[in-house]
Amino acid sequence: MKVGEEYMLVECRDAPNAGKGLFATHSIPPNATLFIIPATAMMNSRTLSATYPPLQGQYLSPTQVISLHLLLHKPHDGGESHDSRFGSYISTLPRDFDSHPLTWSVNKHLQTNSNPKAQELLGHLPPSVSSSLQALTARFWEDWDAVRKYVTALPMICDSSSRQDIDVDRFRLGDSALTTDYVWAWLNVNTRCIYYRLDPSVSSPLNMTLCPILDFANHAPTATHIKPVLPLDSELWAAPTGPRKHTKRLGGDYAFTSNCETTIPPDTELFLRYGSHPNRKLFVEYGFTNTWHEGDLQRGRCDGEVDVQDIVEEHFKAKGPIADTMRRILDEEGYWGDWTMHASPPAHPSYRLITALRLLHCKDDDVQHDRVGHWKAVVLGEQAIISQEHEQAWRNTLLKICETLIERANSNIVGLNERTLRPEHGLPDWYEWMLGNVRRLWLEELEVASCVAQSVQSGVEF
Ligand SMILES: C[S@@+](CC[C@H](N)C(=O)[O-])C[C@H]1O[C@@H](n2cnc3c(N)ncnc32)[C@H](O)[C@@H]1O
Repeated sequence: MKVGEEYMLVECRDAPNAGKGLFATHSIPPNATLFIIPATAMMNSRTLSATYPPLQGQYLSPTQVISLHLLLHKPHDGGESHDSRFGSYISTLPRDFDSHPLTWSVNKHLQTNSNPKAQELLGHLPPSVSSSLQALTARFWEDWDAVRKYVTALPMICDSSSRQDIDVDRFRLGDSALTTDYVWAWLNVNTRCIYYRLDPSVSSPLNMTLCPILDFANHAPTATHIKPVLPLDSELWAAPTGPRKHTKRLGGDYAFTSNCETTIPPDTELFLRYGSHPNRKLFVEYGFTNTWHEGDLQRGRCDGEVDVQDIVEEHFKAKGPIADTMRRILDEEGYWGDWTMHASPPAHPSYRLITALRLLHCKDDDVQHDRVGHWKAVVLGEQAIISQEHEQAWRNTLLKICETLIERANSNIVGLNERTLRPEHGLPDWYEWMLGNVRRLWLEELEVASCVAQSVQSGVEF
């Protein structure tokens, strides 16, 4: 297999405002194979399974086992990792995640290592971003608890560590320094793992891996230059007759080809589209947001999305005791939460949000006595609307939601701008950049809400 540098069409270089990135070293013709990563060079639940045996029949999850391995072989300060197997790969990973919101959130909990500027930014996140960050933080603590219990029960795992400062007591106690190291390990997994077929079931949570070289690719919202070549189902299963049996290609070498129809010139940065994620998810999971310019969202040049859960919940609460019944109905029908608004023309609320607002404006007495058949008929598409008055009522509430968002975004943008105008000494080097990301999250709220308000006022039918 040709995996040497001379066969590679890409290399890692500094990328402006994004750490490292993957760049073309030569002209790359359409569909060319960019590089192939051998199965044994990837870190995943299969390549680590021999080192981390199951505990009471239960393996650690892929995130837990990969992050535990990184933790046990974390390089010391500016040095190299001493892991005999994956050390040279681990040494290429980012050395810190100080700018990542999960680091700020865990540090707040630990009440240590807290950078005051990080804590300040944490207090200025839009509510939907804060709640996504809380959910991510909860996932982090769950994994850390599971890893600590695992190592405490199997102390010989510590013997495999290439670090001098690892012992089982540190896992038992979960000291702050080890927890901080685990944040580093966990964030490497969360920001760098990709889909990789290890299990016959396409949607199995086992299907993920850390993959050298590919993991230098930064995200672009529109184009993806890189196409992972997953073995086709027909190649995975050799079962013309008899029971299905998978071949050894499951979990095989991983090839990446150019996804471009034209030749890529040398020195071009190659991007990988991580998914069609809204900015709040990119910010919370990966620590950055897509850049866009004023008016881009309104013109549909890029997606603008706002989650309005907290404001809509306030509207339900304001209904008094009937709110609980409304929530139960929405839960039963699968429409509670995940309420969003979008700037793509014509700017609009999501169908889920419309459905919730329609119930909010049903008569309390009808809700109380389970007489919401007309609302259900609209949900099922059997009837277009409940009545013209009812439509007007929820549209008015939608307008109020937009006004709340606009007011809140404006005051936060003013607050953040004041911070920029008061330059301070000794700021962390990532501060300005993350301040820009947080400002962009608020600007998105402002622009989406303004566009949706315009749609409501001009009578757009959703
Ligand atoms: C898979 S890694 C990509 C390589 C990474 N830039 C590095 O230096 O190793 C994902 C991380 O890269 C950064 N990143 C990716 N795409 C970005 C973008 N479009 N803008 C800014 N940062 C980006 C984020 O920090 C993200 O968590």
